[in-house]
Amino acid sequence: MRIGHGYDVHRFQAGDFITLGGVRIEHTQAFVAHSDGDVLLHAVCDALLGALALGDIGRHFPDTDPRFNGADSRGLLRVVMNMVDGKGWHVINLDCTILAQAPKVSSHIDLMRTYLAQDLQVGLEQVNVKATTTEQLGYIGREEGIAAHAVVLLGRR
Ligand SMILES: Nc1ccn([C@@H]2O[C@H](COP(=O)(O)O)[C@@H](O)[C@H]2O)c(=O)n1
Ligand SMILES: C[C@@]1(CO)OP(=O)(O)OP(=O)(O)OC[C@H]1O
Repeated sequence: MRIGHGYDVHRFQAGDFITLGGVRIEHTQAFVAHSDGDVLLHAVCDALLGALALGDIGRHFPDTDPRFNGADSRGLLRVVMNMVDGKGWHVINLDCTILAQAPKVSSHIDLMRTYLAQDLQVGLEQVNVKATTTEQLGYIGREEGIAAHAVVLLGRR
């Protein structure tokens, strides 16, 4: 078995929606990013890459490459999953935490899990997504950005 951890942060700018776990969420701000800024999916990509000692998302999808300008992070995740599959591994389970003072995401979590389960080729019961505020502390508490952690366990096919 292999375990991997991923962590990502994206800063806010003026805007009217964010994409989180592949779900469009109306909000009073938007992410600063080269791609769609999906901080949760970036953390998941890094966890998968980390489990197989394949570096990180920036190594595979450089933020200087115009091909990834505005990229759908579900597409990036599927590319990473092809690497996982190609090396003979499968996902046993994924657990994630979104750190966000706002917006509230609980009503979107089921759809995030559905998308993650599809992209990781696993059942819903193998994917958990949870959220916490930081009780108004720090940059997240000041609503300057959002962070996400992901931990994944892989098994041999
Ligand atoms: N952006 C967020 C943050 C939290 N939640 C949900 O609220 C619950 C309470 O959060 P605390 O930070 O006060 O522990 C948390 O368990 C989440 O279910 C959310 O939906 N969106
Ligand atoms: C996803 C990539 C690729 O366009 O860009 P960003 O959306 O800026 O995201 P980040 O997590 O800062 O780094 C990984 C990047 O290479």
